[in-house]
Amino acid sequence: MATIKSASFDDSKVSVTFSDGNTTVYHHIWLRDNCHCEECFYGPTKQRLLNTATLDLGIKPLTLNNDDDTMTIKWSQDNHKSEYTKEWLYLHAYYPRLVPVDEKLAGQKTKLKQQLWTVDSIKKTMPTVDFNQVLDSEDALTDWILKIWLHGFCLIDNVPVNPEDTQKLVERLMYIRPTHYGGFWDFTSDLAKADTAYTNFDIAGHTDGTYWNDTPGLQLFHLLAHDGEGGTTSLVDAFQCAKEYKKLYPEYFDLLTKIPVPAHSAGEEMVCIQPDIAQPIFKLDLQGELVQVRWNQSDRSCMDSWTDPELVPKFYDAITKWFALVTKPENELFYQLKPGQCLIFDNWRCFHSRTEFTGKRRMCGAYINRDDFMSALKIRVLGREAVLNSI
Ligand SMILES: C[N+](C)(C)CCCC[C@H](N)C(=O)O
Ligand SMILES: O=C(O)CCC(=O)C(=O)O
Repeated sequence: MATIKSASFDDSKVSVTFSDGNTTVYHHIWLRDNCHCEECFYGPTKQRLLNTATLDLGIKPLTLNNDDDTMTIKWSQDNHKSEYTKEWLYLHAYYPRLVPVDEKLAGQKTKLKQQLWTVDSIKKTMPTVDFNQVLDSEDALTDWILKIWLHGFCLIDNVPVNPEDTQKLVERLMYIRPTHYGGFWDFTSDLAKADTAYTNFDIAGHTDGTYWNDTPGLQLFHLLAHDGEGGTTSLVDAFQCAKEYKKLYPEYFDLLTKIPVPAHSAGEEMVCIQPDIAQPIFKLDLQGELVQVRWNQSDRSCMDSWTDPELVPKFYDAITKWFALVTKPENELFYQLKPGQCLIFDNWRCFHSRTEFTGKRRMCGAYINRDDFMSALKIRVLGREAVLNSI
């Protein structure tokens, strides 16, 4: 770890040079805002106590000292004293950054790099864990969480064939997200809820909840019983497909990151869920990285709001090409669920489907929030210390 070689200040900024030769600057007001003394920051809850609005915008150091490890500033306002460690200064440097954004978690974020798959690459080694191990061991739980993240899905073997143990399995991972379908669902083709999931129809590959502002992060299924034919599941790594799509049709990829696609859930008499802001099919972060694919043709609403109506035929061409790609045999993995084996998947990344079926079929399962899952993933895989350092 580089140490602090020197530190100085002018009217608006502090400049720090580290022993590795890097120099970076920090605005006075920014440094003061990030003071972690007991008066400004409550350690037990990791929350700011300081009311930033009370700071003098022209605040500057009265004195500034440093040794190899720490920089100490006495401020012009209230003679307040702040200390900054070399680790903290280096990690949070922004002008310029010294640590790339995605390595901010103490360089560990590479451990979380998703492993995209095609049918060929995944079918040999389907990510799988064991129910009893996951319930009994913290390491097995961490392994399960990481597998879900890396591959976008995971199978769980040896699950007792009943809803109670299935619910226990979900809750071992995280509390369940209640929705208008209920909390833990136990469903069949009786239209108990007015959605095609509660029929025996074929349902093409999709992500659930395109009509929520906050799409459920994970979905777990357990096929408890089926005495007929059909009802096969498929999975698609939509991130892998998006990567290929971007290569094949860069303009269409761009288009589908921009065109908002409205959606609804409106089957129930007293329900009409629609997002406040319609979202595009490919949702990017501010660095342009794909964070979510939202895709459900059945739940798409009428698209009658176009900034440029000339985009209409392009949109249809773009989604037709996308559909062709995600249903290619090398991308769509058909898999027969069976009692005793659960499937959990990342609903921001993987599509699931179900073929038409005959007979009586009983499924149970639940949703988990994305934020809660990401929290568990980071804490368990990267460790609390690295995660806290990054905030
Ligand atoms: C999972 N569960 C059976 C409760 C509901 C399924 C809802 C499927 C829906 N058309 C959507 O995309 O959200
Ligand atoms: O019945 C199934 O296998 C899955 C139904 C479905 O696609 C869903 O619930 O989202």
